[in-house]
Amino acid sequence: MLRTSGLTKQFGGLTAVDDVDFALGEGELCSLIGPNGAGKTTFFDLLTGVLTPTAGTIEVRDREGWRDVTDATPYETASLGLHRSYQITNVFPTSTVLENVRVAAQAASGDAAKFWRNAGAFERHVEEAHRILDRVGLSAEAHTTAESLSHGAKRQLEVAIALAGDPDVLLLDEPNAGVSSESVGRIIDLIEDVASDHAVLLVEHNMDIVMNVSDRVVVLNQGAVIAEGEPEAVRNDPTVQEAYLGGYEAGSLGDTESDSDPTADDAGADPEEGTA
Ligand SMILES: Nc1ncnc2c1ncn2[C@@H]1O[C@H](COP(=O)(O)OP(=O)(O)OP(=O)(O)O)[C@@H](O)[C@H]1O
Repeated sequence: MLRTSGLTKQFGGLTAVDDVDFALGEGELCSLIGPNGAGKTTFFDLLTGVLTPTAGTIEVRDREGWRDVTDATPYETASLGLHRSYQITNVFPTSTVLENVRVAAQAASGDAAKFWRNAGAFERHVEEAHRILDRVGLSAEAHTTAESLSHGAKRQLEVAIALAGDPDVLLLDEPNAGVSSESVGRIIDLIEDVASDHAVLLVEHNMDIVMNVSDRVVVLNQGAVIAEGEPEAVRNDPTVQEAYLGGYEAGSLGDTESDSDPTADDAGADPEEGTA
């Protein structure tokens, strides 16, 4: 569904992503892990056209075969079926949950331009939005404004908006960020559900989630892939343990408790987040 070859990104003298060959198969759920500064966000930014690579190629497969998206814009990669849930999204904070998802479904359908000439389109997109909210477990919050959602519900809304784009490949960007440890099970259920009919690439710091949901784990360190394989094998790999212990997150690999944000408050909106 997605592959990179020799993918490299340099910022001045720093190589943030270093010659990465990566492939995501149909129906696969692959997690990308690594210590802080390993290059995970830069890799996601390259895949989604937010950043342009210094070297290497990115290809996605659609019905007609492989397409080179190395220099594609975010809009072009999205229209080829590659969608990303952002840790901080462009959610409209004062709009309702339903409106946010309805607008995303409308934009993805291409109906926006002919919207006023197509009386049935609005109802169709509302129905689609309700179906997606049901799927991610947000039906009860459909008429709540996005800004008043809990942290966990905001992450669910981000996934809902990504689903509204009708993606083939879903890039999940820390879906557990800021979520209380009690809600981890809900996030695991959500990831497993969306992975049942999409290829998923997950960046997630919580090893409990990574070990639970992944078919395969790829480990980045200083921009390069240092290990990949099934979750247990990767967890026990001495090279991986060394990378974590030598990094900023000593002890975090497999220490599932310390991965939850101790300041997470799942009961209310995040006053510091600014947007939903
Ligand atoms: N725009 C930029 N300009 C210069 N350096 C950057 C830029 N973006 C990222 N970097 C550097 O590239 C390296 C990789 O950063 P990146 O954010 O991709 O890592 P990460 O694995 O996502 O980290 P974290 O887990 O902390 O989010 C870091 O050393 C970072 O400081």
